[in-house]
Amino acid sequence: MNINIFVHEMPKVELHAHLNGSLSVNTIQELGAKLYGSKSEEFTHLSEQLTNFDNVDLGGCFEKFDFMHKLTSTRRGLHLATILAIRDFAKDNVAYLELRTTPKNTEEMSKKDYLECVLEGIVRGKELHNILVTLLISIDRSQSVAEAEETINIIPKFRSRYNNIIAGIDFSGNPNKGNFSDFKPVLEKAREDNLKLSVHCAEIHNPSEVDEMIEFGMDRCGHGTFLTDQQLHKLGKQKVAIECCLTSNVKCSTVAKYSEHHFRNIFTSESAPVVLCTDDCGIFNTTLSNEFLMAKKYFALSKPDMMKLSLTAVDHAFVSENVKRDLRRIIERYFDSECLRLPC
Ligand SMILES: CNc1ncnc2c1ncn2[C@@H]1O[C@H](COP(=O)(O)O)[C@@H](O)[C@H]1O
Ligand SMILES: [Zn+2]
Repeated sequence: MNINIFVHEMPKVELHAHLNGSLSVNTIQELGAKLYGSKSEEFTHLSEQLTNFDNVDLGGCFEKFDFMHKLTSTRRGLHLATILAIRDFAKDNVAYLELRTTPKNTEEMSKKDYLECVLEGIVRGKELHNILVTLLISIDRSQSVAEAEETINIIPKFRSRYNNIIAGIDFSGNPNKGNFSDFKPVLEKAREDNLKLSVHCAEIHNPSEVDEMIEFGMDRCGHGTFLTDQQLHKLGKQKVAIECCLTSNVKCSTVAKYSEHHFRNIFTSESAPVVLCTDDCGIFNTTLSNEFLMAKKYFALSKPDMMKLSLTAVDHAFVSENVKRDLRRIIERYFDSECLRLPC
């Protein structure tokens, strides 16, 4: 079987996907057509700008979310975007998706309305596309601590009704803005509420902040690009999985090229658990299948390696042991002995 088809059909687990970064250009245009009527020239031009990464650095990447945030500033736009993003992951044979998004006050919605709209979109997206989906609620480090507190304080209202969907907290946002230490009290409160925590950590070079994040503790590490060997060793001992986003890092220029990505060192040295993720598959014009194909191309992944990566993602998913057991079964059935014998 052609490796592209094999990887596309492979049941996958996505642990790091931001909602407003995860709509492909085609899906954005589909959403735009639904929201604004037939595809206007101006809208089509704007959506094509999203994936234009000529000389874009990390800061430039964050400007691209502004366009998406306008699209999802209404209940209808946000609800549709949530369902369409879930559909796109299901079309890529993602069996389990941990979606993350930053509740926002917009003209039409409070943070509470935003969160409820996304949760309802996830319920509908799961039904329509036969995929398991949970939600990490994002704290944006470029906003105020008061904003973060407001977000954490609305979560309890939804825990019972959406208990099997709300899985944890994501600490993200432009790493050149805000200070992790300011957010520790609010993240501590979330931890006391038994919410798991994925931290965008070492996305840029900031060793003292990374030490503080490791000291504070996290359940998973997003990116881990500038982890020192010592910091990586510490996370490995704590069994914290590193969420590697190959294309995201290369397109944001935090990693010069695929072949130099830190994924290779972590995967081959087994210094810490590692998983492949997309981050913002719409903005970076990729899919989780493509991330596996890039890893195969640049790091000579075998089929057993791909199976190992998928099972590691299951191990570090923020779900119950029962769900993990079912996901492992789906993956192991796909990688049956016959297929493992065939070369990639
Ligand atoms: C590229 N690397 C990254 N590093 C850090 N934070 C990122 C990110 N990519 C996305 N986000 C975070 O996710 C938000 C968009 O999705 P939501 O509006 O929450 O659905 C961005 O505003 C940013 O806060
Ligand atoms: Zn991210």
